[in-house]
Amino acid sequence: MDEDCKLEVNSAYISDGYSKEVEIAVRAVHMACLLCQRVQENLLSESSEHVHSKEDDSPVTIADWSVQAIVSWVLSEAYGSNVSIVAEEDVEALSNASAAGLLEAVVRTVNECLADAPRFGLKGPDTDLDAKAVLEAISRCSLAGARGSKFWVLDPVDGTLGFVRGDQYAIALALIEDGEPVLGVLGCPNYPMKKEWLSYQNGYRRILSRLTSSTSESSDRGSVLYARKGGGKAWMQPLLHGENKFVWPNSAREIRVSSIDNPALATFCEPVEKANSSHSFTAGLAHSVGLRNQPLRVYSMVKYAAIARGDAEIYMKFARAGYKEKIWDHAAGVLIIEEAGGVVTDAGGQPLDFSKGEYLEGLDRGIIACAGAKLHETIIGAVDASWNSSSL
Ligand SMILES: Nc1ncnc2c1ncn2[C@@H]1O[C@H](COP(=O)(O)OS(=O)(=O)O)[C@@H](OP(=O)(O)O)[C@H]1O
Ligand SMILES: [Mg+2]
Ligand SMILES: [Mg+2]
Ligand SMILES: [Mg+2]
Repeated sequence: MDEDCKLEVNSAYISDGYSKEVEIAVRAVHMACLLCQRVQENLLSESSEHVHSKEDDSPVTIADWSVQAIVSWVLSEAYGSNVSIVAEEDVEALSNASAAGLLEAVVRTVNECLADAPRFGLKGPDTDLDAKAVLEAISRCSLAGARGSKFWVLDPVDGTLGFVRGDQYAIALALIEDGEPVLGVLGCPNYPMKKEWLSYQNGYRRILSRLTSSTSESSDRGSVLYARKGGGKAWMQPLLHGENKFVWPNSAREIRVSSIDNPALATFCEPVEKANSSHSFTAGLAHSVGLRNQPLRVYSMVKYAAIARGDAEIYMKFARAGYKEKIWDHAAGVLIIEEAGGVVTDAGGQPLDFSKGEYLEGLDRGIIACAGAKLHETIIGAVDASWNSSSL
């Protein structure tokens, strides 16, 4: 049967808890995906000057700030300007006089995106936001909010490196309540509904050109995944696109983790950059448990999406000693995998702790997400067995 035939209209919205939050968050992420697709296309075609380096040398682009502004604006329209949002970006680099051109580009991008709000069933602003309003929306997302009992957490563009390289990236929005993610939405603008698009080796640029050259293929370009806590279900929607082609409400299909529990058949994902996770440690570990497939190295939380969708079975990340993982890099993905039937813990088998501020405090060694409990136990055991002889 064609996959599209299995779509169910809006099933996840019918459920009780957090239904308003799900509606708003999913729509905001769809809008953000559209924004990012436009900016990424421009970046690739113009080799734009709008990629900047932060203090830690990591990249930030007009898409990161613009997505943070629009999600913040949409959430504060829905929940009032006191809504608590914790997000990655700040306005420092945008606020000084030398950044006038950059700020102008962000304001233009934000207004272009908000003008599309009605297509997603949301009300946009009556008049365009000015620079002050955009800066306010971005800076409303303060890290201090991460200690409250209920707050949103946003990574406007996760995998910015993948984004600027024309590859995979994600938009991640979660709601944390009493230290636990209760709602997660992952926008994956370059991860289509059909699995085969993930199995690339030489970057995404080549695939993008294939997609844009064919109308039928270009209709399946990205996806948005979401789940709410306790539902035992996770969902995926196709990205809506095209000038007049889309109509809200969108349809959703239930997703489920893979049933493979034999390491010899399993595929594991890990970050692309060695600097973000030790490839040599995971290679040794993969060998020791009998993983035969090559690792799937993918930028961003698309790795969490791949596990939740059943396209891969294991995700491992072992950052260098001293690096502290941030809550926005994991919250949405963890909940979506759990609700799709998977298991996510640190390497000591403990759940990730979202209650201690902007970092995952107390994280034991690394993060391990698996499609099922059996694989998870195997990997945890293998980490213990090989940790002391590793140089991590
Ligand atoms: N040194 C180091 N170690 C581990 N992790 C780090 C490190 N530096 C940054 N980050 C965070 O990693 C986020 C990107 O993770 P990825 O899994 O996408 O990595 S990779 O780009 O595929 O290598 C990335 O998220 P974004 O900044 O949103 O792209 C960072 O929050
Ligand atoms: Mg990130
Ligand atoms: Mg980011
Ligand atoms: Mg970043």
